[in-house]
Amino acid sequence: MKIAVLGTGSWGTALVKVLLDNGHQAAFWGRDPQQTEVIEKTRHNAKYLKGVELAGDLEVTSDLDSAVLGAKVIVLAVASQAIRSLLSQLNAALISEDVVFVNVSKGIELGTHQRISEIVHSFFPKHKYVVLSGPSHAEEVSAGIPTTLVSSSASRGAAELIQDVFSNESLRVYTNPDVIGVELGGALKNIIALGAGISDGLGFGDNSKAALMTRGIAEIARLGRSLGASSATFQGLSGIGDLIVTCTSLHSRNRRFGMLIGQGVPVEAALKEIDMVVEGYYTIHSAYELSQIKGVEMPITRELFRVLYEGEGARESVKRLMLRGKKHELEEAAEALKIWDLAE
Ligand SMILES: NC(=O)c1ccc[n+]([C@@H]2O[C@H](COP(=O)([O-])OP(=O)(O)OC[C@H]3O[C@@H](n4cnc5c(N)ncnc54)[C@H](O)[C@@H]3O)[C@@H](O)[C@H]2O)c1
Ligand SMILES: O=P(O)(O)OC[C@H](O)CO
Repeated sequence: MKIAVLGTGSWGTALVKVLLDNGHQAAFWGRDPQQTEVIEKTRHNAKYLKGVELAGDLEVTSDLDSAVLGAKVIVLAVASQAIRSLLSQLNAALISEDVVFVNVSKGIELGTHQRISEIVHSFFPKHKYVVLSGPSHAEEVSAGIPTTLVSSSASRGAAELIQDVFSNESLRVYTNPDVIGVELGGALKNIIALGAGISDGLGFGDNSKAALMTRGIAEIARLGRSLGASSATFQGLSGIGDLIVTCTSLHSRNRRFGMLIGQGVPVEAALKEIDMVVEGYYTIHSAYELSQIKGVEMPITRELFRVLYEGEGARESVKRLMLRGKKHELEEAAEALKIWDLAE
């Protein structure tokens, strides 16, 4: 089967390798013709994923028409803020109605607050859509390190097709019908990973990071539920699973960016130093606005918004988080308090 992967960053490269290893024909599109020419010649993408060979039936191109022509699956692997402009450049006449769109980027659009499924649907309302997400760093997937993903779609057939296309002995793919939950889990965990990086950069320890991860998934699920996601999805691979890997891995750009911020590096300089997409920086903006619109409490997100967009000091933000009004741990506090009342 011909599969087009649009986006020659590190994740696109790792996924092309999986597809080639699984025996598919792959078309790999990037916007920079100089870069695609080098990848075509060398079969390596040295800037984004060093040392990974792309062997197999591969076309590397900067021509979008040629990439999607005859493809049965189109994988969107560019930074999430670029998805709309990429979709606007696709020639719809070349994409038949049975083509499945697969999104692997993790973000929420600035301004519109749309998830990627909503953006894809606005361009291609009749096509099936799958989000493929979960705890997966490109460096490890391309090295064949055992990894798990979630293929989520409103269509069971499409979710299972993508499960089949990507599965192999080192990549196990589960299915899940909760597209909203899978998309939000992948996007919102980057906020908490960025916070975990700041915590490390400030010299805090494991206790602080465990607190951020646990209270982080609580506020992610709170916003998710208000947007129609299922709570259970946030306990799965695309929720807590991806949160754990991103908050703890040295591969994570979000965490590394956060560490620089915690060490006092200004935002622009830190973005430049990472030199790859730091999705969490943009998602904090979208999620903070969404939380205001929905009236959902997201204390960690709010403090990160203050640090990154309003120039507040990270230590002052931590102090504010620690000294907030005292709370009961569980969302179902009223129920828990009833248990105490009955006992007394
Ligand atoms: N790297 C990983 O391990 C990993 C794993 C899972 C998901 N993701 C997600 O995949 C997405 C891509 O991440 P990445 O790691 O490949 O990022 P990257 O920084 O390595 O590459 C981003 C790619 O997007 C392209 N791009 C940016 N703006 C564009 C535009 N306007 N038009 C066309 N192309 C554009 C860049 O040229 C580059 O090829 C992100 O949403 C990320 O969260 C990454
Ligand atoms: O490197 P990051 O922080 O963008 O994270 C990459 C993936 O989302 C991890 O699953």
